Amino acid sequence: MNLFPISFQQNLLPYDGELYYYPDFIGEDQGFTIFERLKDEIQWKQEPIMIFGKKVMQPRLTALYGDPQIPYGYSGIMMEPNSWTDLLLEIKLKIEEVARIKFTHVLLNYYRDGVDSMGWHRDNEKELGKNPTIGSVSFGAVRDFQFRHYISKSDKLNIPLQNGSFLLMSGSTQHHWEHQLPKRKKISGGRINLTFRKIIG
Ligand SMILES: O=C(O)CCC(=O)C(=O)O
Ligand SMILES: [Fe+2]
Repeated sequence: MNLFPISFQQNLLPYDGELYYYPDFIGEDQGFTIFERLKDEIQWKQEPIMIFGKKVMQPRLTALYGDPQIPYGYSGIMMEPNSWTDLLLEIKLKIEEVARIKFTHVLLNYYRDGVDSMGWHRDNEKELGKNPTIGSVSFGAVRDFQFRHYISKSDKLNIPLQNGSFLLMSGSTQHHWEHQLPKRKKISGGRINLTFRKIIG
């Protein structure tokens, strides 16, 4: 496992934010095992979101786990967190060592196949504070994760997120860069992503 702190890692963004990628963070073998466990153990749901005032089903399954006293809302829906499981706590501890902050919640996304996706957005809800640190762990099928600069739109970055990898977004990234997980219709395998967040409350 790569436990080098942020300071030894190269920032992948050219300007206006920070992005660090640890491809071998958990490793392939353990990655697949964890994928299967999460698929079974997590209380997955397909939730609606509001887009331009309309209720639309999300093209993926989601779940929220975290400190139970703190509710968390995004895209017009409020989610009551489930209590931490042993496995989620184990992963949280691992990434807190690298991120050097304590997370309060994890938002989980299950992309059942390449048709499931997430559109362009920034993780800039008020509850996350001014410059949120977001720790993202990936299991299962490799999917492209893309960034584009919010103003220029032409500055772009594509990272195929490996099974068992860890991606850390921090600094002013959420002000200046949007990210998405586009459809990849030829991919039949599933992917589970965990984004750990700290709610300021
Ligand atoms: O699936 C991913 O890697 C990204 C998830 C994401 O951007 C989010 O949950 O806000
Ligand atoms: Fe996001």
